[in-house]
Amino acid sequence: KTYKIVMIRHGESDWNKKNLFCGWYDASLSSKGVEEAISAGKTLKQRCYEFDVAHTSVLKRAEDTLCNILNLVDPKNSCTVHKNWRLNERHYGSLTGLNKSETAKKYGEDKVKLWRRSFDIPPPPMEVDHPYYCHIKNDPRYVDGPSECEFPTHESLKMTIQRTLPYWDNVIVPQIKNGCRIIIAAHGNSLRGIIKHLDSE
Ligand SMILES: CC(=O)Oc1ccccc1S(=O)(=O)Nc1cc2c(c(O)c1O)C(=O)c1ccccc1C2=O
Repeated sequence: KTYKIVMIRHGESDWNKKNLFCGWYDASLSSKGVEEAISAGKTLKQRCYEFDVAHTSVLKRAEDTLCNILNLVDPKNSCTVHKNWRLNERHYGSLTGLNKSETAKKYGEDKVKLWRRSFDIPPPPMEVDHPYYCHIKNDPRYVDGPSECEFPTHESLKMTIQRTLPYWDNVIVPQIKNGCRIIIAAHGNSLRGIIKHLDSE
Protein backbone atom coordinates (compact mmCIF):
# COMPACT_ATOMS: atom_id res chain seq x y z
CA LYS A 1 0.00 0.00 0.00
CA THR A 2 1.35 3.48 -0.76
CA TYR A 3 0.73 6.51 1.42
CA LYS A 4 1.10 10.22 0.64
CA ILE A 5 2.35 12.81 3.16
CA VAL A 6 3.25 16.49 2.71
CA MET A 7 6.44 17.74 4.40
CA ILE A 8 7.47 21.37 4.13
CA ARG A 9 10.45 23.32 5.48
CA HIS A 10 9.59 26.67 7.06
CA GLY A 11 9.89 29.86 5.01
CA GLU A 12 12.94 32.13 5.26
CA SER A 13 13.50 33.42 8.82
CA ASP A 14 15.05 36.74 9.91
CA TRP A 15 18.20 34.83 10.87
CA ASN A 16 18.34 32.88 7.59
CA LYS A 17 18.48 36.27 5.87
CA LYS A 18 21.51 37.22 7.97
CA ASN A 19 23.09 33.77 7.51
CA LEU A 20 23.18 33.14 11.25
CA PHE A 21 23.06 29.67 12.80
CA CYS A 22 19.57 29.60 14.23
CA GLY A 23 18.86 26.11 15.63
CA TRP A 24 16.72 26.39 18.78
CA TYR A 25 16.65 30.20 18.77
CA ASP A 26 13.06 31.17 18.01
CA ALA A 27 13.59 33.49 15.02
CA SER A 28 10.50 34.79 13.20
CA LEU A 29 9.68 34.37 9.53
CA SER A 30 10.90 37.26 7.38
CA SER A 31 8.31 38.95 5.13
CA LYS A 32 9.72 36.84 2.30
CA GLY A 33 9.28 33.76 4.49
CA VAL A 34 5.60 34.60 5.04
CA GLU A 35 5.14 35.03 1.27
CA GLU A 36 6.78 31.62 0.70
CA ALA A 37 4.38 30.01 3.19
CA ILE A 38 1.35 31.66 1.57
CA SER A 39 2.53 30.60 -1.88
CA ALA A 40 2.87 27.01 -0.66
CA GLY A 41 -0.65 27.20 0.80
CA LYS A 42 -2.02 28.46 -2.51
CA THR A 43 -0.35 25.64 -4.43
CA LEU A 44 -1.67 22.98 -2.02
CA LYS A 45 -5.16 24.49 -2.24
CA GLN A 46 -5.10 24.60 -6.05
CA ARG A 47 -4.18 20.91 -6.03
CA CYS A 48 -7.10 20.20 -3.69
CA TYR A 49 -4.97 18.89 -0.82
CA GLU A 50 -6.84 18.34 2.44
CA PHE A 51 -5.39 17.45 5.82
CA ASP A 52 -6.80 15.78 8.92
CA VAL A 53 -3.70 16.23 11.09
CA ALA A 54 -0.74 18.63 11.06
CA HIS A 55 2.56 18.31 12.92
CA THR A 56 5.07 21.08 13.56
CA SER A 57 7.87 22.03 15.96
CA VAL A 58 7.59 24.44 18.90
CA LEU A 59 9.51 27.10 16.96
CA LYS A 60 7.40 29.89 15.50
CA ARG A 61 9.07 29.92 12.06
CA ALA A 62 7.64 26.42 11.49
CA GLU A 63 4.34 27.07 13.35
CA ASP A 64 3.69 30.26 11.38
CA THR A 65 4.54 28.53 8.09
CA LEU A 66 1.93 25.88 8.94
CA CYS A 67 -0.62 28.52 10.05
CA ASN A 68 -0.32 30.42 6.78
CA ILE A 69 -0.81 27.19 4.85
CA LEU A 70 -3.80 25.98 6.90
CA ASN A 71 -5.50 29.40 6.63
CA LEU A 72 -5.73 28.71 2.91
CA VAL A 73 -6.10 24.94 2.79
CA ASP A 74 -8.31 24.46 5.88
CA PRO A 75 -10.32 27.67 6.40
CA LYS A 76 -12.83 25.79 8.57
CA ASN A 77 -10.02 24.88 10.98
CA SER A 78 -10.95 21.18 11.00
CA CYS A 79 -7.33 19.99 10.97
CA THR A 80 -5.82 19.20 14.38
CA VAL A 81 -2.35 20.67 14.96
CA HIS A 82 0.33 18.95 17.09
CA LYS A 83 3.46 20.84 18.15
CA ASN A 84 6.45 18.92 19.44
CA TRP A 85 10.06 19.77 20.32
CA ARG A 86 11.18 16.55 18.55
CA LEU A 87 10.50 18.27 15.22
CA ASN A 88 12.68 21.26 16.19
CA GLU A 89 15.66 22.27 14.07
CA ARG A 90 19.05 20.80 14.92
CA HIS A 91 20.62 22.56 17.96
CA TYR A 92 23.81 24.32 16.77
CA GLY A 93 25.23 24.72 20.29
CA SER A 94 27.84 27.46 20.66
CA LEU A 95 27.44 28.40 16.97
CA THR A 96 23.90 29.69 17.63
CA GLY A 97 23.73 33.33 16.53
CA LEU A 98 27.09 33.32 14.71
CA ASN A 99 27.50 34.14 11.02
CA LYS A 100 30.02 32.70 8.59
CA SER A 101 32.92 35.02 9.38
CA GLU A 102 32.40 34.90 13.17
CA THR A 103 32.30 31.09 13.06
CA ALA A 104 35.48 30.86 10.99
CA LYS A 105 37.20 33.49 13.17
CA LYS A 106 36.22 31.79 16.42
CA TYR A 107 36.87 28.16 15.45
CA GLY A 108 38.97 28.26 12.26
CA GLU A 109 38.10 27.13 8.73
CA ASP A 110 39.25 23.55 9.34
CA LYS A 111 36.80 23.00 12.22
CA VAL A 112 33.98 24.52 10.14
CA LYS A 113 34.80 22.18 7.23
CA LEU A 114 34.89 19.20 9.60
CA TRP A 115 31.55 20.02 11.23
CA ARG A 116 29.94 20.92 7.93
CA ARG A 117 30.50 17.52 6.38
CA SER A 118 30.29 15.30 9.49
CA PHE A 119 27.29 13.18 10.50
CA ASP A 120 28.14 12.42 14.13
CA ILE A 121 30.45 15.26 15.26
CA PRO A 122 28.43 17.97 17.07
CA PRO A 123 29.52 21.61 17.28
CA PRO A 124 30.69 22.78 20.75
CA PRO A 125 27.92 22.84 23.39
CA MET A 126 26.00 26.01 24.23
CA GLU A 127 27.50 27.00 27.61
CA VAL A 128 25.59 28.71 30.42
CA ASP A 129 27.31 32.02 29.54
CA HIS A 130 26.10 31.87 25.92
CA PRO A 131 23.95 34.97 25.15
CA TYR A 132 20.93 32.79 24.35
CA TYR A 133 21.40 30.00 26.91
CA CYS A 134 18.79 31.16 29.47
CA HIS A 135 16.45 32.45 26.78
CA ILE A 136 16.25 28.96 25.26
CA LYS A 137 16.68 26.70 28.31
CA ASN A 138 14.05 28.50 30.45
CA ASP A 139 11.52 28.95 27.66
CA PRO A 140 8.10 27.87 29.09
CA ARG A 141 7.25 26.07 25.83
CA TYR A 142 9.63 23.28 26.93
CA VAL A 143 7.74 22.60 30.17
CA ASP A 144 6.29 19.37 28.65
CA GLY A 145 9.60 18.24 27.22
CA PRO A 146 12.45 17.66 26.58
CA SER A 147 13.27 16.43 30.05
CA GLU A 148 16.30 17.81 31.90
CA CYS A 149 18.54 14.99 30.65
CA GLU A 150 17.15 15.15 27.10
CA PHE A 151 17.50 18.95 26.74
CA PRO A 152 20.21 19.44 24.08
CA THR A 153 23.16 21.81 24.39
CA HIS A 154 24.37 20.90 20.89
CA GLU A 155 23.46 18.27 18.29
CA SER A 156 25.16 16.37 15.49
CA LEU A 157 22.93 15.38 12.58
CA LYS A 158 22.90 11.88 14.06
CA MET A 159 21.68 13.18 17.44
CA THR A 160 18.98 15.24 15.71
CA ILE A 161 17.69 12.17 13.86
CA GLN A 162 17.77 10.10 17.07
CA ARG A 163 15.39 12.49 18.87
CA THR A 164 13.14 13.11 15.84
CA LEU A 165 12.54 9.47 14.84
CA PRO A 166 10.65 8.41 18.02
CA TYR A 167 8.04 11.06 17.19
CA TRP A 168 7.85 9.91 13.57
CA ASP A 169 7.61 6.20 14.51
CA ASN A 170 5.32 6.48 17.54
CA VAL A 171 3.01 9.36 16.59
CA ILE A 172 3.00 10.09 12.87
CA VAL A 173 3.35 6.59 11.30
CA PRO A 174 0.34 5.14 13.21
CA GLN A 175 -1.77 8.08 12.01
CA ILE A 176 -0.66 7.51 8.42
CA LYS A 177 -1.56 3.81 8.72
CA ASN A 178 -4.99 4.87 10.03
CA GLY A 179 -5.52 6.77 6.79
CA CYS A 180 -5.00 10.29 8.17
CA ARG A 181 -4.02 12.93 5.60
CA ILE A 182 -0.97 14.56 7.17
CA ILE A 183 1.18 17.64 6.70
CA ILE A 184 4.44 18.25 8.57
CA ALA A 185 5.88 21.78 8.70
CA ALA A 186 9.35 21.62 10.24
CA HIS A 187 13.04 22.35 9.63
CA GLY A 188 15.79 21.37 7.25
CA ASN A 189 17.58 18.91 9.51
CA SER A 190 14.56 17.40 11.27
CA LEU A 191 12.89 16.67 7.92
CA ARG A 192 16.20 15.44 6.53
CA GLY A 193 16.33 12.88 9.32
CA ILE A 194 12.86 11.53 8.49
CA ILE A 195 13.67 11.32 4.75
CA LYS A 196 16.99 9.58 5.47
CA HIS A 197 15.10 7.06 7.62
CA LEU A 198 12.54 6.46 4.85
CA ASP A 199 15.29 6.02 2.26
CA SER A 200 17.00 3.46 4.46
CA GLU A 201 13.92 1.23 4.79
C1 LIG B 1 26.02 29.70 3.25
C2 LIG B 1 26.65 30.19 4.52
O1 LIG B 1 27.09 31.33 4.67
O2 LIG B 1 26.71 29.25 5.50
C3 LIG B 1 27.24 29.61 6.69
C4 LIG B 1 26.49 30.30 7.66
C5 LIG B 1 27.00 30.52 8.92
C6 LIG B 1 28.29 30.07 9.24
C7 LIG B 1 29.04 29.41 8.28
C8 LIG B 1 28.52 29.21 7.00
S1 LIG B 1 29.48 28.43 5.77
O3 LIG B 1 29.59 29.27 4.63
O4 LIG B 1 30.72 27.98 6.37
N1 LIG B 1 28.64 27.14 5.31
C9 LIG B 1 28.17 26.19 6.20
C10 LIG B 1 28.77 25.97 7.42
C11 LIG B 1 28.24 24.98 8.24
C12 LIG B 1 27.12 24.22 7.85
C13 LIG B 1 26.54 24.46 6.61
O5 LIG B 1 25.45 23.73 6.20
C14 LIG B 1 27.05 25.45 5.80
O6 LIG B 1 26.45 25.74 4.59
C15 LIG B 1 26.57 23.22 8.73
O7 LIG B 1 25.59 22.53 8.37
C16 LIG B 1 27.15 23.02 10.04
C17 LIG B 1 26.58 22.09 10.91
C18 LIG B 1 27.12 21.93 12.18
C19 LIG B 1 28.21 22.68 12.59
C20 LIG B 1 28.80 23.62 11.71
C21 LIG B 1 28.25 23.79 10.42
C22 LIG B 1 28.84 24.76 9.53
O8 LIG B 1 29.83 25.45 9.89
